Amino acid sequence: MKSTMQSPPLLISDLLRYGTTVHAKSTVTTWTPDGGRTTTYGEIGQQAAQLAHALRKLGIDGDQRVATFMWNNAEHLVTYLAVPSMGAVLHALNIRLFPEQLIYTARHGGSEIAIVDNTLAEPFAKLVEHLPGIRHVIVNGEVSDEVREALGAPEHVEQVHDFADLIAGEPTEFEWPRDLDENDASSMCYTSGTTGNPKGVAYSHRSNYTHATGCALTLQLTPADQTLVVVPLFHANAWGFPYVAMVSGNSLVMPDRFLQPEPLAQMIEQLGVTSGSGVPTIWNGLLQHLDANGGDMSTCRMLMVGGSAAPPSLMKAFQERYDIEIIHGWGMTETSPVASLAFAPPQAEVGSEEYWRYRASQGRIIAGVEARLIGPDGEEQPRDGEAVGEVEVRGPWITASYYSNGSEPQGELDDMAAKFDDGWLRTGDVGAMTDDGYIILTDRSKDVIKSGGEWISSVDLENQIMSHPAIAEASVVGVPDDKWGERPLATVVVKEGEQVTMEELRDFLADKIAKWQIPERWAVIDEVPKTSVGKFDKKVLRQRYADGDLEVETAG
Ligand SMILES: Nc1ncnc2c1ncn2[C@@H]1O[C@H](COP(=O)(O)OP(=O)(O)OP(=O)(O)O)[C@@H](O)[C@H]1O
Repeated sequence: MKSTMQSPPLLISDLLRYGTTVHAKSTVTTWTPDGGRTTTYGEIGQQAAQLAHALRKLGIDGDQRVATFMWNNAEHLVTYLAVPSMGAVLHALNIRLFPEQLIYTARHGGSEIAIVDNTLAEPFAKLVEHLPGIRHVIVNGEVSDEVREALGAPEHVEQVHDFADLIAGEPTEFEWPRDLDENDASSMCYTSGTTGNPKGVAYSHRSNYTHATGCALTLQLTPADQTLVVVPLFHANAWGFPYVAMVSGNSLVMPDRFLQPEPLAQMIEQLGVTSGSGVPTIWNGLLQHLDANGGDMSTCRMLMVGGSAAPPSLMKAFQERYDIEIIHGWGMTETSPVASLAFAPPQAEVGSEEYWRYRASQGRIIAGVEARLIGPDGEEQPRDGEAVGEVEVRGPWITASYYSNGSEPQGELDDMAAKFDDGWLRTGDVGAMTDDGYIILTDRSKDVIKSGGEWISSVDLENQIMSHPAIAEASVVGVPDDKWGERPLATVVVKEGEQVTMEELRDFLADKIAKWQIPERWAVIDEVPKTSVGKFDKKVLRQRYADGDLEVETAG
């Protein structure tokens, strides 16, 4: 029988309309050391309308791209809502990419207008000369005449505008178009380039909408929440937080450029933050700051972590010392990005060991996403928590192809096409699944250490080493070995004031992992190199080892 339900398109403008009316009193606070500024969702809705009118006047009346070069702040949220709602496509540029990657992604994205924070105007002035498509630059905040001149210097830039002046006086309501196709692009985002060149993903209205409702349902945030959004709006679709907030009505705390542990602790204390989102290195930094300096974290109940594997020692430390649940999430730019979240059954019900197995896992697949495990022989693996394979996913917010304008370097198009398997996305992440939908990742397929025909999980080794009290960070990479093909090299950062020897660390691992997996090569380093978004940059470590640029101690 054919359905007779209505089927209006699922559009970002619906989320905007809902959030800014039903949750009109919820707030966005953009933090600054001198107090910051607070805007209500109602005002955000009015500003989004004003921005849409202003962009129309600058010629945005179809699916043109509008780029942002901004921190997490209220104006960035306004842009996140306004640009897709008017039918255009938002491209939040990842300000942390290396310059050549930034130019590549910005040109590839093809934006005509760029909205830029004043604190980022100088670096953008250097970038804009390489972006011949940009016709207008809109600056959020004041800049010196010199910087304004530099922004407008390239011939292709017709005008440099001031964000506040541009929208002032525009009507505070906008007729958001309803005749858009829900499958049209609403925003685009590039991967972090951890394993190669950043790849472009185009999100549709439908993918963002369904992702937001799926995540909102699982996260269960409410208007009573103050959510600290550390994850940048320019990376991995901001984990969907701008759109989840429109559904859930949770107030947002935006840290702008103040991402160091001390200001983050202050935001939590001063603004009564209840929940937050960030990569493991952010929360690790906060933990070390709190342990050294103390702090009142009593309002905070949950911090979401993802982007790379969060060590269980980090989760336990927050829970035991600050009564904060660290919720592990997994996903990729290609999955909008959240695909699973590690909420666990109550500890009293399942016992401590089982509870921590759930919590340390990458979480349970969110309703709407399907996942399967494919073994090395191409066969689907059982979901018994043991059998290992590559995770493949599909669903309404999983991308079906990369954004391509045909300009990818030779060979990359084939590489990108290989990520799709008859409607499923090959994630490149290797692990097991339980019968009740939890994913337990052991590694990225490119980081698994293949030693004498057996696989060693670099993440497992890192987590075990990082549970040693003297270790601040550890990263493990596979390095060539004459006998075994590949062996693990453990690079460790020792906590300030602590001392530990390689033998002590090897002894520490002895009852935690199989003997043959214990690394014999160790190097103490000052800091684990990180990618633009704070992930351990294993490419750099492998290169430093190959160049003989690490002081390696070898056991036995
Ligand atoms: N909770 C997690 N545990 C382990 N790994 C994670 C987790 N969350 C994300 N990841 C890793 O991050 C990847 C997605 O990251 P992202 O989309 O930022 O790009 P990238 O994969 O780092 O870059 P590129 O695709 O350009 O190499 C996942 O495929 C996975 O390997």
